[in-house]
Amino acid sequence: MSEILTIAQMYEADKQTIANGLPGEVLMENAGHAVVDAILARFQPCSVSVLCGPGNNGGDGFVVARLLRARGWNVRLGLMGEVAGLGGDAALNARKWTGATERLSAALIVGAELVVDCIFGAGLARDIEGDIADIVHAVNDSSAKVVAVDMPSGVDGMSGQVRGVAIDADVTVTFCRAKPGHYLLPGRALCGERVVADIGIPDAIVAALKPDIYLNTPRLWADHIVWPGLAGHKYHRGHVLALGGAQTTGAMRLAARAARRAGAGLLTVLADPAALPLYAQDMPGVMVAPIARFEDMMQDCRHNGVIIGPGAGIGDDTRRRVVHALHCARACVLDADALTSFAEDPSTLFFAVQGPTVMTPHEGEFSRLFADMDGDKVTRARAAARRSGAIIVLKGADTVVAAPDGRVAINDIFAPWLATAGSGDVLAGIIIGLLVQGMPAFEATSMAVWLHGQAGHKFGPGLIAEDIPEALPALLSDLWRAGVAPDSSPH
Ligand SMILES: NC(=O)C1=CN([C@@H]2O[C@H](COP(=O)(O)OP(=O)(O)OC[C@H]3O[C@@H](n4cnc5c(N)ncnc54)[C@H](OP(=O)(O)O)[C@@H]3O)[C@@H](O)[C@H]2O)[C@@H](O)CC1
Ligand SMILES: Nc1ncnc2c1ncn2[C@@H]1O[C@H](COP(=O)(O)OP(=O)(O)O)[C@@H](O)[C@H]1O
Ligand SMILES: [K+]
Repeated sequence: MSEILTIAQMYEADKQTIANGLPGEVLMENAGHAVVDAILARFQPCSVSVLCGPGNNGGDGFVVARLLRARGWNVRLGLMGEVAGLGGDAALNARKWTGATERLSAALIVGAELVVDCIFGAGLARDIEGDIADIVHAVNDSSAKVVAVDMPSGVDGMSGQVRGVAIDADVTVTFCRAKPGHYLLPGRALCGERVVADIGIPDAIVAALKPDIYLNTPRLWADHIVWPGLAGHKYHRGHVLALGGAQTTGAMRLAARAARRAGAGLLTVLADPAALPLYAQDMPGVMVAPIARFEDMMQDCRHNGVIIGPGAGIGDDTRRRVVHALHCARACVLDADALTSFAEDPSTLFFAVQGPTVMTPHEGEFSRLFADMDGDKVTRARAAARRSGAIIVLKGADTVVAAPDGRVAINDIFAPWLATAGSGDVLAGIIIGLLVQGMPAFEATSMAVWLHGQAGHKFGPGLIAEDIPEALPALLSDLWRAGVAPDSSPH
């Protein structure tokens, strides 16, 4: 599992490992070796400036400087403050450093081909200001390559936010497990390439801390995928009711296609009778019915999932239908207008949640429903999931999925091509398509976000929303062939 540790969990893992008998000095030595390994794998010997802060991040810098110098590299080291001010393992490694310890200043950057940033890591406690801010600017303005140790200095390890100013690194080497700030923007962009190095902290210690933030990869949900069985029929794969708009039909057409590509067995679009031909002509495989039949159709429990929002229109009709769908405790995906319709009265929406429910707000929709929440994306999505009882997908380039039980998955796929109209409608469709097949909500939603991201990443430039559902068969086939399906033999 790709766990992500909070900064507090990281310190705890560190403490317990030391209590278990592995000295902090060894952990720091291992950290320095890991950084040097990453440097040796990427750079030829060159002029290096190691920038050290007053804590253990700086201590790592003394190890890196010593190891590179022992290999014959030309190393300068600058320290913020005095050697006498260092404590613990940092002080110990400062004593082992036989080169000159210069004052940390922008002069160290002049002539450096590689900068190793060990100013602040996990212990960044406030905004960077004054002389240190000037040095950060000098590094960013220089042509030197930059390897950051643990976090680029200035990036908050929990939120990925910049505290004042931050180093813009080419490579960031962190230890044991990544932290949220390595995946949340802008931290993710400032890290450059990310390397997670083992420094000897046992997996059992990490597991005992019960991390509940994960990188969104197939390892998180592949075991929960529901594949069709040998003798399955379409009703085993679920029946989606898609509440389409009367005027804006494109949004639900995109969502419907995505739900079917994701594997939903049947899908009926319910809409104003005047709009039904548009839905029917677009997709021969969908059924259509007048929206007036919605409540009646919900009596049939084979209709096990509802998607509402894309193109729905904001107002009473949408609100009433959302509340009815939620009261029936079927799988529900609420997107776009289904969320905005509750901007004045979000608690009515939250009170109605019963069954597996997924809400897919972008930042604007999120702030309408959860106006009082601030903080980083993980904190806000998690609090929103707790309050609403729904899975929350807080969309963006670093989409976060949060469950009411506290689990969080962060997406880390480069897919800026997804920033195109209709892309969110497709995502909502993929989610309902997976939910009606019986996949648990957090896993289904995380998988949908991953599929959506992969589709964007693989298609690349030129992508329009219509392309995303068409990319699903290849992605699903890869997952299926990866051996998750025990019944996959052709016989
Ligand atoms: N965990 C592990 O397993 C291992 C961790 N290791 C390494 O330890 C690092 C964590 O070390 P750390 O706790 O000493 O914190 P660190 O980032 O050096 O900074 C603290 C110092 O900075 C100061 N300071 C903070 N913000 C400031 C600002 N804006 N402006 C000015 N000053 C500021 C702060 O001052 P104070 O707040 O006390 O006044 C304090 O002096 C971690 O990132 C990793 O590299 C490895 O050795 C291997 C094992
Ligand atoms: N820069 C980006 N990188 C990756 N994904 C992105 C980026 N920008 C937007 N997306 C994704 O595209 C989708 C856009 O959804 P949304 O804002 O609802 O648009 P629409 O309403 O037009 O469908 C979301 O899933 C979002 O995560
Ligand atoms: K750093």
